[in-house]
Amino acid sequence: MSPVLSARGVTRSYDHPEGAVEVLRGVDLDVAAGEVVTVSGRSGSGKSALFALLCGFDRPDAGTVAVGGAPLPAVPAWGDCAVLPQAMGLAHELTLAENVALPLRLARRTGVDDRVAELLAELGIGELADRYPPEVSYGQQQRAALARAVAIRPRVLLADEPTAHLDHGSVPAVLGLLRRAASEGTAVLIATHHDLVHAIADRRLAIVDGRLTTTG
Ligand SMILES: Nc1ncnc2c1ncn2[C@@H]1O[C@H](COP(=O)(O)OP(=O)(O)OP(=O)(O)O)[C@@H](O)[C@H]1O
Repeated sequence: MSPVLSARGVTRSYDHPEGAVEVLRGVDLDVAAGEVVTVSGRSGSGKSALFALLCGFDRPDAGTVAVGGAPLPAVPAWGDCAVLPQAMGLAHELTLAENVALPLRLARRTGVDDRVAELLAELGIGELADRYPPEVSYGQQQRAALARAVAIRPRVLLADEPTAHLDHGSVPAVLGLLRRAASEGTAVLIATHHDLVHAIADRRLAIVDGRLTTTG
């Protein structure tokens, strides 16, 4: 099967006062529709930097990234590449329900209210639908940001540490949602340090010395 998300030779350096640091040194990656791939790596190894390149937010110094064979614009359509960033990025002037609905409304989808209610309930935050992000916990914000990312059934989902703020009781619903997104055709890439997340992966990768290697 041809990959939905692919990267070849992706290289990225950052300038610091002490000199340029090459964080990614030729990353190659393919993720197919329906596949869950996890990426581990020590703190600072470049997981978030890689995700910013894969969704088009950042540009590599060298190499290529493509979704469905084409490069992404700097602001990709949610339906092409949806992101759960580490910082969550919810709009604070919108309620949780409005945040989750936003990609669907931008894409003029139908059945928005039902889809939003279903996702929030599945993640155990249905009763918080009308609250604003600062009025809920980080773990609740993280689940809302995940619901926003999967709502549109994107071609690619990039989830950066999706369980970072969660208590143990909330993890199974999040893992179930990620796995279901894949079963509905999304190519799912997850950065994580969490063994329970690696356990749902079809393939496990790690960033070592700026490159991706297979770990299991
Ligand atoms: N915009 C930037 N400007 C300068 N340096 C950056 C920038 N983005 C990332 N870096 C550097 O690149 C390296 C990788 O950072 P990144 O956030 O990708 O790590 P990570 O693997 O996601 O870490 P963690 O597990 O702690 O989240 C770090 O040394 C960081 O300082």
